[in-house]
Amino acid sequence: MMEGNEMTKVIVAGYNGKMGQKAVKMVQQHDGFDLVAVYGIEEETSIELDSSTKIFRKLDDIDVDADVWIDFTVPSAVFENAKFAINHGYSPVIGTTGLTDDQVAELKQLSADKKLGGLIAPNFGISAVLLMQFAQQAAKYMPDVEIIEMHHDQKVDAPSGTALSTAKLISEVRPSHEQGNPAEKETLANVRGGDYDGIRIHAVRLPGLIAHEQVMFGSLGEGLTIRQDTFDRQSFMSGVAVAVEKITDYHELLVGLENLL
Ligand SMILES: NC(=O)C1=CN([C@@H]2O[C@H](COP(=O)(O)OP(=O)(O)OC[C@H]3O[C@@H](n4cnc5c(N)ncnc54)[C@H](OP(=O)(O)O)[C@@H]3O)[C@@H](O)[C@H]2O)C=CC1
Ligand SMILES: O=C(O)C1=N[C@H](C(=O)O)C[C@H](O)C1
Repeated sequence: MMEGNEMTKVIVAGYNGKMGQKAVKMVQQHDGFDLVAVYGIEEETSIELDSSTKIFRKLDDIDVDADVWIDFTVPSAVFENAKFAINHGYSPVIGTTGLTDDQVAELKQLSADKKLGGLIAPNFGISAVLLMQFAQQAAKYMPDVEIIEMHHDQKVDAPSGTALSTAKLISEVRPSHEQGNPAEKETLANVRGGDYDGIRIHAVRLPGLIAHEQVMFGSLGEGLTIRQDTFDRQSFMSGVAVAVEKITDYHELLVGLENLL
């Protein structure tokens, strides 16, 4: 745990990316944070960094004294990054999607062994956190549900981490049952979307979008649609800041921003 007035020393992994750039600015502008290092692969960068911020291009070269590791990289890198962070005593604040359930379980165990706080948040936006909670509540009473997630066309993973988390939360509470017509046949491959425990997930990718999710419930004679829209990536940064402020007070790896709100 950190002492009262100390600055929180932060590393941003994926600092050149769309989210990484926002995270760098947020850390630089926050009175209580000190950006001690950034990590990214690309040599070319237009990001303005103080001379005191070290730049790393290889994971194993990172050797700075830091408290928190913010990760907005890629699904293929995040597991190794998270293990590296925990093994070096950096509390991970992970926004990168794509960790499997097994990987999350391994990271939880590692954090518990090291008694180190950390957070994996599929979405740092309050509208998405609320959407997931409302959707879980609604599914108790309206168990027939489909999820449509819509993102910018540069996104590498589908479904989105938020959509997958929404489906997991819903499947925790809804009575297990067949949804739709058991005799249904797809005449165009995958047209009914992905299937998570009977919940269909549809992923839309289009230029102009940022991040949006719609959860549609249907029952006899009525329907309910819950929707959230991310119009600006800046909206994720208050959640990231709260996580960086609070996570060093914890001694385990948490999943979901709601645990810190
Ligand atoms: N939890 C949340 O609230 C949110 C989560 N996300 C998630 O965050 C992640 C990043 O999204 P976004 O910023 O849009 O993606 P970008 O593609 O814009 O950025 C990803 C960055 O990752 C870096 N990178 C690539 N490979 C590696 C590696 N092996 N090690 C370290 N860094 C690497 C790249 O660095 P370089 O340019 O130097 O090669 C790139 O700048 C995604 O998984 C996305 O789903 C996004 C928004 C919100
Ligand atoms: O890639 C993105 O942009 C986003 N990724 C996260 C996800 O996969 O859920 C969070 C948000 O949807 C934006």
